[in-house]
Parts: sequence; structure tokens; C-alpha cells
Amino acid sequence: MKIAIIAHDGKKPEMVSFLNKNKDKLGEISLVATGTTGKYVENTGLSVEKLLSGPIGGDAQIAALSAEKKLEMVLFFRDPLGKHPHEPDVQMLMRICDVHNIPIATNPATAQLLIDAFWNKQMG
Ligand SMILES: O=C(CO)COP(=O)(O)O
Repeated sequence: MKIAIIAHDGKKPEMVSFLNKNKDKLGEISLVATGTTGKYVENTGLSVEKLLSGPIGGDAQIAALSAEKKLEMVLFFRDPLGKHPHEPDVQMLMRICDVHNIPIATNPATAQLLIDAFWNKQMG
């Protein structure tokens, strides 16, 4: 059981708030993250496997894990107002999740609903 966490720079503060709010739940789940996001995750005290930074292939690595059905869900704190050099990778990740029916949240409100639902189903 593994959950992926990704946050664009403009959304990293919201991601950290989300992690702090859900620390008890997330502390019992394996986490994987793109590189810089992973450093923020570690700073909250949670353990996480860090992949490459997003712009150099991290989103693509998360997509590969999704395609291999190695993830329960992807929590992607996406910044819709920012410009991203790796936008094709971002689109590819969302497409691969849809292809393989992997739950993917792209904003904090949906991330909260997914975590709560997952927690109630698996641990409740
Ligand atoms: O760019 C990202 C998501 O598209 C995130 O990458 P970092 O976690 O390395 O900042």
C-alpha cells in the first residue's frame, strides 16, 4: 500500500499543511514523492521514498508506478496558475492514472476526501 505525493512549487505550502493535518494517518502508509516535494515531506517528520525532481522525470516515474498498479492513489497538489516546463509529463501522469483507474487528486480538497475514504476503508 503506497501513496504518491507531488506538489508544484506554488502549492507546496498547502501540501505541507495537508501533511501536518493528516500526519497520524499518513505515518502508517508508505509514501513516495517527487524529489523536491519529498524533501518537504521529510521536513514534516514523515518518511518518504524520494524519486527524481518533477521537471527531470519525477512525474514520469510516478506515472510508471501507476501503470504498474503499485500505487493506491496519487495526491497531486497541482498549480493551475503556474507555468511548468514539464507540462507534457504532468498531462501524461494524469492520463496514465485514468487509463489504469488509479485515484488521483489534483487539489487539497479532493486529497482530503481520498485520504479519508481510503483510511475508513482500509484502517477504520
Ligand atoms: O514538478 C513537480 C510536479 O509536476 C514536482 O516536482 P518536485 O517535487 O521535484 O518539485
